[in-house]
Amino acid sequence: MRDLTPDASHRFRLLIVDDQPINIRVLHEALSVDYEIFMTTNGLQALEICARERPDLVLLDIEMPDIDGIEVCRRIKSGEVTKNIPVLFVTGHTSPEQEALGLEVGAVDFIAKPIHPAVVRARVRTHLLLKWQADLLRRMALIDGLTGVANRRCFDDALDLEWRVCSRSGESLGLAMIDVDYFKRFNDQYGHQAGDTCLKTVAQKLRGLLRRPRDLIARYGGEEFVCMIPGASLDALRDISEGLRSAVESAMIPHGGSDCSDVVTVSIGIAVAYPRFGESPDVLMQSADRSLYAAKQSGRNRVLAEPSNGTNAQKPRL
Ligand SMILES: Nc1nc2c(ncn2[C@@H]2O[C@H](COP(=O)(O)OP(=O)(O)OP(=O)(O)O)[C@@H](O)[C@H]2O)c(=O)[nH]1
Repeated sequence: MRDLTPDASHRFRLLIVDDQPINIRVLHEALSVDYEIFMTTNGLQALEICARERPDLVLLDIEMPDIDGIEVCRRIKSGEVTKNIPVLFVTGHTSPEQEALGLEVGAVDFIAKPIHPAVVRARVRTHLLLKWQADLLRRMALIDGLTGVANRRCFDDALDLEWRVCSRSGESLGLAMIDVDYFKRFNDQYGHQAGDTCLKTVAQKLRGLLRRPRDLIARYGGEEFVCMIPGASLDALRDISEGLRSAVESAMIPHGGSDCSDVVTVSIGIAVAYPRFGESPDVLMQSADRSLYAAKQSGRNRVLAEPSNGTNAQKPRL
């Protein structure tokens, strides 16, 4: 069972927001030994820091001159990249109405001013632990347990997202479907556990070759992986895929049951679409899948694109 507490070296980052510098100083004194602290007296700047630095928790004053704490919290909670940051209000006015409003806009807790350092430290510790565990769960839900690369759910979400992004930007979207050759025979000959180890090595080799933040390798199922490369032309995708194929081959995992090599190899089917002109992510997946089938049929351990893909993908119709 995985340990559900962060290790001691993990340094959490907090943002303190209060229009009175003296209040910031008091909180800073209470917390700076244990945490890295960002500070601001201004609500708009607080939003910028949240988006840029992604702190683990925000300690937020309610009454501030430009935009008040309630509005800052509302915007943190509605921002795609900031919505999971817990907000703790630190305020001198805790009427039940205000508390209800604060919780309604997404705050996790209230601390009354004047603050008591030991109470602040205890509450902050509790909420940081909860945030850390929630982050862990979110990560685990998107990662394949065996190989550590993205899982199919993560890939499906990323494909939908990139399809929309590329549709707006006019970029192409490249997909490579990757399948281990004669993997059933590998399991039969070396055992299921050796098969698992083989899949882990293949995943590591594939992941090691990706260079850009938007590139993604995922385990699509069984012994099948998928690689997504936004912005790739068919030629670029062919080069990248050839690199993936060669990386697996050069891992030199013996495979006595393979008819195409002495070592474990992969077949790769590639396809490129221009989402601005293309039909749907499903059509792109089907095209990559047909390419994979062709790669298997024509001898395995190779990269192939179905002929029609090359024509369409390189010349989008306007
Ligand atoms: N060890 C292990 N084996 C798996 C896992 N997931 C799927 N497999 C096995 O992968 C094998 C896939 O076999 P097939 O789909 O017949 O394909 P193949 O033997 O690779 O043949 P080709 O794809 O035609 O080259 C099956 O025997 C599955 O049991 C896994 O997580 N671990």
